[in-house]
Amino acid sequence: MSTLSYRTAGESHGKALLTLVEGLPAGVPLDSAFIDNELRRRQGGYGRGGRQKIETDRAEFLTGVRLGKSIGAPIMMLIPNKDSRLDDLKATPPLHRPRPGHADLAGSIKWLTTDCRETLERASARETAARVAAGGLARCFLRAFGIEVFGFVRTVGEATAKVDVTEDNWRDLVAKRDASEVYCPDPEADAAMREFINQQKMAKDTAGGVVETHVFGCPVGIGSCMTWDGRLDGRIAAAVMGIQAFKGVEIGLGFETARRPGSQVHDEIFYDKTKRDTPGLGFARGSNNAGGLEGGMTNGMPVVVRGAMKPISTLGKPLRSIDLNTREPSEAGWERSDISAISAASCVMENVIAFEIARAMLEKFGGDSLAETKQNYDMFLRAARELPVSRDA
Ligand SMILES: Cc1cc2nc3c(=O)[nH]c(=O)nc-3n(C[C@H](O)[C@H](O)[C@H](O)COP(=O)(O)O)c2cc1C
Ligand SMILES: C=C(O[C@@H]1CC(C(=O)O)=C[C@@H](OP(=O)(O)O)[C@H]1O)C(=O)O
Repeated sequence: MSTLSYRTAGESHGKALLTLVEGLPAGVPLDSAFIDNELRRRQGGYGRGGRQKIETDRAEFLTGVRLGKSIGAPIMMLIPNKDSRLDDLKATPPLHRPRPGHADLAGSIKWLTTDCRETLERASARETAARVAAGGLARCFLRAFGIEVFGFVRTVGEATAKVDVTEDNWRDLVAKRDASEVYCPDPEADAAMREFINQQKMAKDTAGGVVETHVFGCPVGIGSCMTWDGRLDGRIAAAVMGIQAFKGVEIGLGFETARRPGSQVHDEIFYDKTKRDTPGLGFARGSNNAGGLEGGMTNGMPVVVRGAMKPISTLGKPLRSIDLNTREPSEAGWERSDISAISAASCVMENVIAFEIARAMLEKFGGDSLAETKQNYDMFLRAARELPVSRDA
């Protein structure tokens, strides 16, 4: 048995993107329509460039699936690129003038070339389509445990969504988010965000923002404090920081915890017998400043994560750079580009976090088939409910 993992391959203008997922148990019903809808959402959002009008992303399952369910074998998914032109030098000419903020300069030097194209093709966030496919697959697995993920855009420019996301209201917020072009469930903030992105477009500038993800329904105790790399908070942070253009990550109250005294940070513990049968086992908290994670383990509260995306680095009014061939000052190169990809980024963040949650679930509960994983999960919850007697029984 292997732990759940994934790899992606593919260049932005190559033939296709590929995602190889290993370690998914047999018997997971694969909801292709759901995965394709996530891919569609990733393509959307306000301020995106011309590429999204060309592509219609869909994941084709090449391996590991029979009659709509996983069979425990490696799963390969393929997302074709319509705008495939990597070997056409006219359509994708060399780029010698690195864009500040993109991978161009560091990558060209690293791979000993003055053509930034080879780096940018793989650095490009086109690759996030392959990650969303992996996350979508993970969510098909998580569904069997009632675990659901919700993400949205919290901040763009000075505009911040004024919404409190709770276990009770998040489904209503999905509808509001999906009705908004920026993927922000607060209509007033949404309008201000669009205005900010428009202003950047007019100024030939770009925008970033803050995105937020909530995970509902995690049982207490996935992740671990026993090893540094078993900590789920660290893994989530790595997954979020691994998204192109992300420069910061916060869990729960995040950086604000550092400013407050302990009494205003730590979430007091209560017990609600009526919730004994939920994955949180009835341990209610007065607040959720920990963002659902204590000791690198889920504590039964929703997992809450925020990510900071920097502005897109390809500017219509290019910044100063150096021509790598001549070493003379020059304007940075320009490529077709998004002005803002914050909405897409919120969808990507949801899905990379979902994958980490699924991985932690499988580490705790194991199982070669979904039925076995479920049995282990149910047994654990039963034992946890019966504490303090069950462990030594
Ligand atoms: C969904 C998404 C879309 C992006 N679109 C663009 C784009 O159109 N143009 C651009 O210059 N950067 C874009 N980026 C950011 C670059 O991919 C990223 O800045 C680059 O790979 C360098 O990596 P780094 O910013 O993590 O250092 C996008 C990022 C994401 C997440
Ligand atoms: C292709 C996607 O995003 C791309 C990410 C990207 C970058 O530099 O990261 C640059 C642009 O590439 P292109 O020149 O092909 O338009 C974006 O469109 C996508 O998200 O599907």
